Amino acid sequence: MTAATTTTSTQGTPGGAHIEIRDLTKSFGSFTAVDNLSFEVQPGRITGFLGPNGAGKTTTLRMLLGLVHPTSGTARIDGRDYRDLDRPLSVVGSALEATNFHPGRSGRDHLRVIAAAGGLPDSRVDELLELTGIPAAARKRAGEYSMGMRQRLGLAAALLGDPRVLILDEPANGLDPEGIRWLRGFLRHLAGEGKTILVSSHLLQEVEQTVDDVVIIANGRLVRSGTMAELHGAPTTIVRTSDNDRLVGALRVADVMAAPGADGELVVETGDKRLVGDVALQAGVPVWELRDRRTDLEALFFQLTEGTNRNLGDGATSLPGATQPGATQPGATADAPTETDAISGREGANE
Ligand SMILES: Nc1ncnc2c1ncn2[C@@H]1O[C@H](COP(=O)(O)OP(=O)(O)OP(=O)(O)O)[C@@H](O)[C@H]1O
Repeated sequence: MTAATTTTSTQGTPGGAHIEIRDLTKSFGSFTAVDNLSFEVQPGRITGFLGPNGAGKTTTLRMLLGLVHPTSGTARIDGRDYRDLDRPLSVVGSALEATNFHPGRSGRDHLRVIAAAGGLPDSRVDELLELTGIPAAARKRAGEYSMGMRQRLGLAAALLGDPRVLILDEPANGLDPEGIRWLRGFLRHLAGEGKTILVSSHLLQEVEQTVDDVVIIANGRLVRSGTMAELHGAPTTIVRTSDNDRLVGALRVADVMAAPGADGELVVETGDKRLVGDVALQAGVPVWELRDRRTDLEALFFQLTEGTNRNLGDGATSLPGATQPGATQPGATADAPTETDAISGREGANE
């Protein structure tokens, strides 16, 4: 696959730009949408920004893009607030919504308007239409686009200025399996160029094959961050045998710990299946099953964020030990004063 080439920026370190969220809080009246949130996003990596509906992902991204003023804290790209970036198009590209295209305007014309505003040539538009796989649709009116095509057009718009940072809100929404696979490869290529990529999703499973790092929030607060490998935990092996005690003893001699798991299986604290098989053979214990133990990411995500979907209103419950100062109680959304985006007229921003 070909992809946009990276130009050298005049700001920060060439090629790489960090995102830094520090003690970020956003309150709408007495409702705390984002609550003292801190995390970093590294260049050359794809970071999944995860949380259930209403967790505060979009509000955080909008603060990062200067569309919403933080109540306190900072959200910086390459060490600066968005409004202080000299040439924002070349530093950060974003696709926050896949629906806000003028329905009567073609995809190509939509991109040409953005390109003209940023002083970019029309050739860049055609390049991006090609890269995002929608050149044929370019002359169609955006109102006739499928959700998947709108996602690709949004991505093309975000990449017009060849930014070093890419911020995408739920980019896999509306994509079919082939589209999701394409997106994965495309983002991987861009990360390989050194771009800093932040992708929000409300499903860990949806992005588990795409992202390197994760930041998980619930009720506007950080509940977990780290690499995908850390989230998966230390590798372990499941083994089934006729004589667990004998195998546990033999493994202990080999300095490998094992403990009984569910349904008579043994959980062995190593990912080295060959070692487990060899030890079992030497101990004369038949092996009936030998496999990696995979972390159930869906269960883990649910455990971390259980009952915190604030969009559901009454009935949702807070995380244990994560009560929200400032009256961020379940169901508070219904009473939260709504601020309207002065630019777009849409709810969800206040600047
Ligand atoms: N302008 C606003 N005025 C009042 N409340 C708001 C405003 N914008 C967002 N909220 C509330 O803040 C909470 C966080 O919303 P946000 O859109 O950031 O969540 P999200 O994690 O992106 O959710 P989703 O996955 O559903 O998009 C929600 O309860 C939402 O209703």
